[in-house]
Amino acid sequence: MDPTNDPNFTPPSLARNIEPPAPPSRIPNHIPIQPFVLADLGNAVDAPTSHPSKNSKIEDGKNNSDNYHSKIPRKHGDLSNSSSDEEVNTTNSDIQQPPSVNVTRTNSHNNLVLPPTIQVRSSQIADLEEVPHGIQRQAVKLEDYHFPTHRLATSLSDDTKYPLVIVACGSFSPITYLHLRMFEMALDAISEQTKFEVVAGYYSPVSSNYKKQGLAPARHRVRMCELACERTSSWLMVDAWESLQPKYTRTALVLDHFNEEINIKRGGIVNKLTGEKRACKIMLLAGGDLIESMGEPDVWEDQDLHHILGRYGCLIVERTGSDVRSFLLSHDIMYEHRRNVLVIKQLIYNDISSTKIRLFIRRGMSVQYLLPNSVIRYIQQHKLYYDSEPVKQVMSDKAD
Ligand SMILES: Nc1ncnc2c1ncn2[C@@H]1O[C@H](COP(=O)(O)OP(=O)(O)OP(=O)(O)O)[C@@H](O)[C@H]1O
Ligand SMILES: NC(=O)c1ccc[n+]([C@@H]2O[C@H](COP(=O)(O)O)[C@@H](O)[C@H]2O)c1
Repeated sequence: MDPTNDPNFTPPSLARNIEPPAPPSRIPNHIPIQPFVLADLGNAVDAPTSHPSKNSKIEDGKNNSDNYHSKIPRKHGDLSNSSSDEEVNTTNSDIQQPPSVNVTRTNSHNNLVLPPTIQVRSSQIADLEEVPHGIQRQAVKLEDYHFPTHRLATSLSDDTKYPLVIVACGSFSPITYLHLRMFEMALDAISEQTKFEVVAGYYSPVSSNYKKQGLAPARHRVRMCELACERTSSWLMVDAWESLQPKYTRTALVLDHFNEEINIKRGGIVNKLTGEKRACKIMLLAGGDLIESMGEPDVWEDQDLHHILGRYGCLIVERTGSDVRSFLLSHDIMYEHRRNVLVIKQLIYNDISSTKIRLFIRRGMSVQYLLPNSVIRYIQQHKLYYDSEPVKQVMSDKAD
């Protein structure tokens, strides 16, 4: 018989002849705890630098993080001028228009997809791909360019928090589900570990002047990012400014552009309680490999790294094969700005690579479930990446 089933059984820890554990008062409490710098980020991530305009002054001393609040940047209904059937800046004639159908995005998603009892965030309804709403278009010429704000929250939903915009710079050739997941991982990390509220997320595809193998023309990469954002997310946007520049633009300057558009031109994000505008923190979202490139000679200028990490900040998604935390400890500039860097652990590893996607396409292999269907269709229609070899028919020929 199992002795623990005996009604007179005494657990070993309560047996009289065993010395009881030391009472709490005997635990020395004066030994300083050495915090692990990267694990200690939480609320310590630097607040944004204050905006020059008077009314965007940052208020201090508010209870900033104790109350849990929704991680959803905002409800669909709160989106200002959300993308609709109206297409804007449609000067690129070789890009097909989605059919115009009268669907109210906001409610159609919730009503059609979600029974009211299911607690799923409205921003995370993944299967928007077949909803034939229009796609918010970016200009294809610099002179027609407007900064996209259709999903930028106009105010904070939690006034105790500080606004944050996440910017991902990269090739996105093509954009994949990993690139989309990076933002969701960042959103979770920011909501759970910091005093910030994410008010928008932007992709900034690099221009065609960036000499990297496998780079499709910028207008295609921007368009694929737009399809991915508008068809699979309710809060992500694409900014074509960097891609439209006549020359390659360093990442530090790209972040300056976001700062100018959001904080200087628009004065930040409104605090509903006071009516004041708060300066919005802007952070670069990057994978571990990109961060490690910061340690390679002649890739990044030191002054740019100070600018990016000191003035803005970085959200780093760990990547298989890169030891980000050790790298941060070893890199002087990174270490100096460690309080402005948040490392995001991938709890479900995703290592989808654009390079492999391009290879699969060249070899006629399926890429389905690695990137959004609308992006696969776009690649097929524009015969991208497969160097005259036919792409395996993974999707119907139906145009977007
Ligand atoms: N598997 C991954 N894990 C974490 N971050 C990633 C991963 N793949 C890409 N990223 C990040 O996504 C961003 C955009 O990546 P980018 O398109 O420039 O390169 P890539 O995805 O590695 O594509 P390529 O294969 O063409 O080099 C970068 O910050 C990069 O570090
Ligand atoms: N000095 C710089 O500003 C610098 C250097 C290397 C990469 N980057 C940026 O990083 C992103 C990804 O680059 P890779 O695809 O080469 O990893 C791109 O947006 C690129 O512009 C910037």
